Amino acid sequence: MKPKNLPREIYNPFTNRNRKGRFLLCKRLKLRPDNYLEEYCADLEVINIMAPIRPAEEAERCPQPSLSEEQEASEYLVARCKKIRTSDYMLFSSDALVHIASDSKASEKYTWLGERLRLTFKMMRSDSRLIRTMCHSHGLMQCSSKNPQVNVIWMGAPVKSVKMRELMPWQRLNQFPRSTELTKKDRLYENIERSKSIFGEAYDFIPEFYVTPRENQKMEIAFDRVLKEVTAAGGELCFPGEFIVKPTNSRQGKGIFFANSMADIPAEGPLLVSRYLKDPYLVNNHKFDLRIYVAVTSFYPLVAYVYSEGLARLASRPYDTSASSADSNEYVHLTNYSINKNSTSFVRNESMSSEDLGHKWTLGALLRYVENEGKDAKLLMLRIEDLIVKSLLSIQNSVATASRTTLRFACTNFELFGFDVLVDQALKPWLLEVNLSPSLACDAPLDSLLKTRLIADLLNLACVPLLDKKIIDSVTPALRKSMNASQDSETSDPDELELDPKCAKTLKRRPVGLKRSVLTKKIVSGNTSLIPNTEKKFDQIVRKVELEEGRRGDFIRVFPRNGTWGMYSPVMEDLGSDDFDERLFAEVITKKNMKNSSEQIATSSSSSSSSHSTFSSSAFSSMRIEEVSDLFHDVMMECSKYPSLADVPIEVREIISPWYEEASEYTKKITQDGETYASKLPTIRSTARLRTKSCAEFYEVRKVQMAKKKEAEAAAAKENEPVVLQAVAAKRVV
Ligand SMILES: Nc1ncnc2c1ncn2[C@@H]1O[C@H](COP(=O)(O)OP(=O)(O)OP(=O)(O)O)[C@@H](O)[C@H]1O
Repeated sequence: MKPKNLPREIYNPFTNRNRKGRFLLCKRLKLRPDNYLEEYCADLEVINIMAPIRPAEEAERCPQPSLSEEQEASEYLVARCKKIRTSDYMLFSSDALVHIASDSKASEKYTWLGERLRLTFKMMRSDSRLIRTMCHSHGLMQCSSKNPQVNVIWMGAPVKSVKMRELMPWQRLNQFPRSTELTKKDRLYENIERSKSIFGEAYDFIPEFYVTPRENQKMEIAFDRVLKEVTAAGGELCFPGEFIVKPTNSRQGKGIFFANSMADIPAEGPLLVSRYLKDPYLVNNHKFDLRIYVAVTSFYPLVAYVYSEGLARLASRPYDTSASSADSNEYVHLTNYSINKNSTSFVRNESMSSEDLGHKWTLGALLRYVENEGKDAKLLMLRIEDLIVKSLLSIQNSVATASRTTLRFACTNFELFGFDVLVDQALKPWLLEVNLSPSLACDAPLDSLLKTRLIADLLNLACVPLLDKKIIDSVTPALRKSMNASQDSETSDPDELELDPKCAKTLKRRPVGLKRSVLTKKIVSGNTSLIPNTEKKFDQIVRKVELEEGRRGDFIRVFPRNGTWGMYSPVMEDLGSDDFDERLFAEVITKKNMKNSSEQIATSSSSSSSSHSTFSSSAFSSMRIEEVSDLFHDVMMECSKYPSLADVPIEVREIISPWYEEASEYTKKITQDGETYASKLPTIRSTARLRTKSCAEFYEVRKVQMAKKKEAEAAAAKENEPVVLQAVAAKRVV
């Protein structure tokens, strides 16, 4: 948690005028103790010996800051250079983007480390400019999509599990196996519905739904029921429809329409037909939805973060459910930016001093609006966090099962999800969908500011190891051999695994900082399996979660945190005897609490009650933990009954009060009055656009293809021109 009374970190990624942020920036990118990687990979000796990065004399050669206006950021980097030996993971900062367009010496401060270690990245089925700019700004070289040996892999579409099996422990991939269970509309709804059938109303946060064509019968009954209900109440069917219909695999509002009867549903599917939420909370009489960014660094045990900055997307025309409305339905009832930007009423937010201008606001601006209306915006955010945690829990079993067979190493995967949430009149949040690769387009100043910080923080959470390519190359054969052996036979004898002689030779040269004891042990014995077993993986995850605490930037960890095990364990599926979630809670939360409060040690008598932790004695004595958990889920779902924190029963309030306090992060401003920000991402100067030969060739070919395509389009437009003109002229004559 950020220290109280300190301003939110405000700095401008495009001017490098770091206003109040220097102290916070250093804090935010806190470095770890010397032996971190050793601890982290204590069991994976092959990584252990790769920990040292950089000879001390090189730190002295590292570019020194000039005493210019950029001094503040430079000081931070000098500190970073000095400490670099103590940091084992790449530190990303949105500040780096300031220099990448100019030939400024200053950019070296950010790029030298990536270049020196020859770190690489590749992008597959994605060409996000933001990711490319961020990686190039930190000296990472872009490789062609075929290169298997890269440090960071950014995928824009689902990855095959066979590819995931090849991941090396130092690689980072922005996806978990089977996360499509969350990001395909029908699967998401079905997973949550399944959890609801097991755990009841705690999972009541998606609208009633049907998937065509397999649920056509049920849907017909639902249409009849709704018609009867409406006519019995003396009303009329809602305009534009009681149900909203979406293709299960489309996005950006494509193919959406409304339905009131079976006759409106086409035979071809699959389609997701869900109940239209006709009473949305309105902002200045406009419907809106929220885009919440969620990062997951582990699914089992679950480790989830919500970004404290997000977006509110407003419909461009006022909300109206009367059939007489002359306005186009899509601009009234759909809030997608991709649709509304085409409306003549759409107002772009080009200003940076204002977060609530036009039809795209920041999450903070929206929450401040809600607060001004006398509503409890922070409780709304706790409910949104709750639905996020439950959505992730609903697919935990699937992802954990797939991960067991797919992921050889812990900590290689992370994922960013975009949760779309609609808020109704009672301030109840409803989950509409979860996006696999949320848009990282930066076409307005707010987008650029928010998303550059988001991606820097996300990559910091991912913990990209700082390992020299030479060392990686030298140990890869041994590791591959070990991986293949374990693939051939799950029970392969680890004693048979030997380091590649070439690798051993490299190791004998002893990379700087390598502990002789480690080296000797490895070379002499050579009898440890290089693939960690489940228990070792768990230990690595525990250490990574501790590491993430110092690198999470503006992400708020929503699971695990104080009280979550007690509240959520009754609505979590049993995933076997590992009990990773409970054990992680005990390691990361209970132990910390015990350390912080010796009083708590005295009061927690049994180990089970201690794992439920943070209960105050008053709440714990009056109610059983299961009862408090039931009450908690009631509070999360029943928004009219508990509209503000003051209405929440004391037993639950005691647990959620720290979360509520932390939720003030969501309501803060991200911009600074009087400050101006770049509206677009910088163009990377050619010398900084590091690419491998094959990647450069690919981009050359693409450039030519794009130019040809443009030419063809222009030619086609020219050809059509007279026809259109003729048509217009003919119309006029008529
Ligand atoms: N059940 C619902 N009730 C009310 N409005 C809804 C409902 N479902 C969707 N909408 C509206 O329709 C819009 C598009 O829905 P949704 O986000 O599910 O589709 P999409 O095409 O996947 O959009 P994208 O992927 O671009 O976010 C939402 O932003 C929301 O305004």
